[in-house]
Amino acid sequence: MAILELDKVSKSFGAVKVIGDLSFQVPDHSVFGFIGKNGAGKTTTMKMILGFLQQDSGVIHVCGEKVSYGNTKANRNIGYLPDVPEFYGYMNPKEYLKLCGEITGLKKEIIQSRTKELLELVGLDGVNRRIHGFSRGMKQRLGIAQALLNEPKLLICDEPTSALDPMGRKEILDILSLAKNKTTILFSTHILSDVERICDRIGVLNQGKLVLEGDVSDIKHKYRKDTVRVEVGKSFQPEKAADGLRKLTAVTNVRTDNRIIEIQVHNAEDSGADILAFLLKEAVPVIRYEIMEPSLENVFLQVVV
Ligand SMILES: Nc1ncnc2c1ncn2[C@@H]1O[C@H](COP(=O)(O)OP(=O)(O)OP(=O)(O)O)[C@@H](O)[C@H]1O
Repeated sequence: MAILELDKVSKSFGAVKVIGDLSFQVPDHSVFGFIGKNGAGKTTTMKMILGFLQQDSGVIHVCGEKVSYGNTKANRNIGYLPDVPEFYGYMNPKEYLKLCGEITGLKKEIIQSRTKELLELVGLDGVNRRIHGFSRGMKQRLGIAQALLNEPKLLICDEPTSALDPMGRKEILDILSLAKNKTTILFSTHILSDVERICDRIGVLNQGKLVLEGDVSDIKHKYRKDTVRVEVGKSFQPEKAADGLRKLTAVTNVRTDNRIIEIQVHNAEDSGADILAFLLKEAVPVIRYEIMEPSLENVFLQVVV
């Protein structure tokens, strides 16, 4: 079942069309990476899903319920982490989650048990300091705990890792991976390595249009350009082997750089024997031979111009 469905959603600000006929679905218990450059329209889309902004046309459903602007009914199924979460800085994490729980009408015992569980999940249990002294990473982690307090079916995170250092990013990604067991996650970002680490599916937004959508491994497979990378010994000039390699029928392109020969082929596995036979015949001193993994970075560059 799809937890989130957008059907031909469009939005303009004045004369500028920011989102055009956007349709996609996010299946239950998946982590959906919503990818796009700055200004692609990710935040605008998320605000429409939350009913904070009105689309000009199209329909949005969350857990089968139609989202309507200004009516936050569908929001009871959503936890939202904005790009810069705001807190009452004079409170500590426990006090803050208690306040959030009370505002949303949770029972005292539920607030206590969920606060304990969520502060453990985000690594803030036992932290009794006031929030105003927290690092960005700690604030993002508390933001995730707050967003999960009502056990939402859909967790929406707007660029949760963008402003963090590598350690802070890893912590957030680890928490989201764990949260995946309990909820469905829509996660916007322009950091493709983060997407590769935790997302099952992606949607690539470019100038308000979805230019690519699907399962991460299917997409990588479909867009893969088979490349064999050969590292040669110091004594050898890679260019010496390049011309001969270019003549092999399986090879479509050869690039050399310092001690590296990059060989593009139709199928890296099928061409392996021919390439290795050639390298052996020419007595090329091979230090390393590897088939390059296709990366989302390459896919992104192919679909976004
Ligand atoms: N309230 C608004 N009025 C006019 N233009 C807006 C408004 N909100 C967003 N825009 C424009 O819509 C486009 C998409 O913005 P949006 O914030 O959705 O992009 P984004 O993909 O989230 O980018 P970023 O990663 O920079 O946040 C941008 O050109 C932005 O300037």
